[in-house]
Amino acid sequence: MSGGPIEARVSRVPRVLSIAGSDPSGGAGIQADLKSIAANGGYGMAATTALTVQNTQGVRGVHVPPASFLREQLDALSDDIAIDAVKIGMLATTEVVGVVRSWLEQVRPPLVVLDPVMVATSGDRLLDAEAELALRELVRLCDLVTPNIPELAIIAAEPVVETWPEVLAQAARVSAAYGVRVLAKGGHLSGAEAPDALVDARSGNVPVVTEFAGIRIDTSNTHGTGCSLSSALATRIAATGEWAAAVAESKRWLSESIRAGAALQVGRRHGPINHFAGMWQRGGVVTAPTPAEVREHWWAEIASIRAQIDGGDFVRALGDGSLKRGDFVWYLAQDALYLRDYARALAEAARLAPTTAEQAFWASSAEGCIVTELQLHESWATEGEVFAASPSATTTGYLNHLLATAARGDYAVLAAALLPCFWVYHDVGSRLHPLAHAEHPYADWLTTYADQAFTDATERAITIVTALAADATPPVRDAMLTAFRTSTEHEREFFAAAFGVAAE
Ligand SMILES: Nc1ncnc2c1ncn2[C@@H]1O[C@H](COP(=O)(O)OP(=O)(O)O)[C@@H](O)[C@H]1O
Ligand SMILES: Cc1ncc(COP(=O)(O)O)c(N)n1
Repeated sequence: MSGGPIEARVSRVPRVLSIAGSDPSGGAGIQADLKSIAANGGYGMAATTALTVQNTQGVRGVHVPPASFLREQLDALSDDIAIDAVKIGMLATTEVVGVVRSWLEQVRPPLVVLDPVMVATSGDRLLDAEAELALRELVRLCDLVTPNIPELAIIAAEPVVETWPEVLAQAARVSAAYGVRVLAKGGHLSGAEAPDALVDARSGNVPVVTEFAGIRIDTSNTHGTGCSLSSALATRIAATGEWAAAVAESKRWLSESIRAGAALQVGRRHGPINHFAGMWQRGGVVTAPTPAEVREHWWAEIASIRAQIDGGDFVRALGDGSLKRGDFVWYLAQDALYLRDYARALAEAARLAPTTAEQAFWASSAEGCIVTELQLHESWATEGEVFAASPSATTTGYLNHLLATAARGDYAVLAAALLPCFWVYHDVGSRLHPLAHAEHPYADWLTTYADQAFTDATERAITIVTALAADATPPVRDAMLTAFRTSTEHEREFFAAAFGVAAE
């Protein structure tokens, strides 16, 4: 109201209060306002001036609760919440206008937009005739007033005009007389156009007129357009302080919402607009998990495979030391063969990574595989020629899965496929490690996978992959989980294949 510090406002979610009537059919009034505020990026609140009995065909009744009750609602809000913008709609009676007026004078919200609702689209009165004078005085306290053509004439105390140039001239007179910006609306014109214009003649000089062209949409879904537009404006102006841009964006949003209204199939006469049509089309209604939720979900998804790994002969015998040395050496040989190509898949993840931090992680993991792990295995290679072995069918199967995933070139899916080799291995290692003791034949090996560096690398891999999954589209997230589960199955087979290969 007061031309407060709106221009200086930084972009954040504006807290926008609608002071308006209730339309139980959801197309106009506070119901439309709350939808509009949300659709345009604000946090909506609503203090109800009046309850209407209404559908798309008309208003059957109006109940106005005591004006003191409205005042209590308004005080409860301003006592607690910093309000960035107020949108005012249906006020019903002189008494209600008076309450809103005194509250505005006391609280002085930084932005006040008044939609001077007088008559509904259906033709029903929503403001007592004798309240018009009080409403006109309220206009002076506002930053922006958004009258339709008949409402503009009443505020101007002039006859209703019929052409767009006359509308602009009348809006300029209102702007100068009341010291308020006027959004002149052309919805009630006849013809193919539905223009609007921001008219500012507050300085008393030549009015500044910014026009916003619009094509008239052939539809009967115009119930609540005025409510919706004024709420969108309050929200967008509060967010940016850029008046012309806010009007342009609000009008574009309104047009797409009007266009999508008919498809809602609400009511038989003046149906509502679809406030969320654009959002639903561009953003959908699908939810996304957090990385922590992905982590929990994926780990649970492979629970039965993990149980099969833990309960398998190989891991059990490795843990209790009863594993035949030949089996173990065969396993190490296959693991060495595996790691050479696993390192190539890691290198491909490094190539695809979008950030240098992730690139470095995958690249150093690749190096770690080649250097550290091969060294470990070579230290076990006293059995010599087994390390010249060729990959088993199981090893080849796992590697084909990884290299095919790498070749498809989707970074997120590849990262998911690479993860079980960290996560499952670390998990198994953390249970095997405590079983190591001085006489354990595989003590060296058991300690390797529980060391801190591998723990850190595993956490980092989980962090990267779960963040990618949280950000992914649902189909990519599904593909990631499939790749992750498939790799886990290959881990199980890899262990299983090594049991009982050695000659007695
Ligand atoms: N059929 C339509 N096609 C496109 N825009 C429309 C249509 N009807 C109304 N509008 C737009 O809706 C907003 C409100 O319109 P208007 O009918 O003038 O006010 P009110 O709803 O207060 O009577 C304006 O931006 C106007 O241009
Ligand atoms: C509670 C309430 N407030 C306002 C309107 C005006 O809406 P319209 O945009 O259809 O003129 C309405 N019909 N009902």
